[in-house]
Amino acid sequence: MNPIVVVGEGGHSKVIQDIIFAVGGYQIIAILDDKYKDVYNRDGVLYGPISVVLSIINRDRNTKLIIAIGNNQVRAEIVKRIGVDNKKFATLIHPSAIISPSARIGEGTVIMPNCVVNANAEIGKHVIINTGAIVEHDNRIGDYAHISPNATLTGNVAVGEGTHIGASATIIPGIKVGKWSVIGAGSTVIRDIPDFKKAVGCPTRLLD
Ligand SMILES: CC(=O)SCCNC(=O)CCNC(=O)[C@H](O)C(C)(C)COP(=O)(O)OP(=O)(O)OC[C@H]1O[C@@H](n2cnc3c(N)ncnc32)[C@H](O)[C@@H]1OP(=O)(O)O
Repeated sequence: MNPIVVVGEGGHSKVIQDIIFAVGGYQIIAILDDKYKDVYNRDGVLYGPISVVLSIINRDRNTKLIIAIGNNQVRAEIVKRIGVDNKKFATLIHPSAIISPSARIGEGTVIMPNCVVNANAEIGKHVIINTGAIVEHDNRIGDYAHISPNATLTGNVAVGEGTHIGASATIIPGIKVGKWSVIGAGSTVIRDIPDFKKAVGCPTRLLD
């Protein structure tokens, strides 16, 4: 069993822990969250603040790490704060997901149950592909993005770093969504979306 440390203990973390169990081959040795002030051991698992992460992962060079925090900005900040090599991060793919052999998926990324990632898709680091999302052929998904449950990214879509695609949103082929933008739940994107924007509706309109 490979040791793994889970950072974050909110709702998203519960789902990640289920995925770790479903994937198999990992043993959760620590769950770290800044709601804890001190480190304590419960049933063989360490609980404590994120500041102790290096002391735990440095005990065994096989130890992997996953940032189980749904907020893209916070996830990115914590990855930078911890500052370890990306190779230390696990890539977690639920066994029910269907992943093309030609897809490329970065470290720290989680692919949840019933997702499909098709041919030549490239998914960055610390990305969340949430339950039942479809990432079609030739997509490019930037680091720290979140593709919410049931979203459909058709062929040749590009999603920038840190962008959040809301639940059940649809993006038509060839569209580019910029970085650190948000697409509302249930929206349909038919035109490119700039960086740092919110867009909602069918078809989308920009907020602000
Ligand atoms: C497992 C999980 O839970 S994964 C998490 C998945 N989460 C999601 O999918 C959430 C996605 N978030 C949303 O859809 C949010 O509504 C956001 C981020 C797009 C907008 O949030 P806010 O900035 O708070 O916008 P606010 O609620 O003030 O609405 C602003 C306007 O946009 C409209 N609007 C907001 N969201 C949507 C939407 N999804 N579709 C259509 N219109 C919308 C509002 O009706 C309002 O319109 P008005 O100005 O004409 O009255």
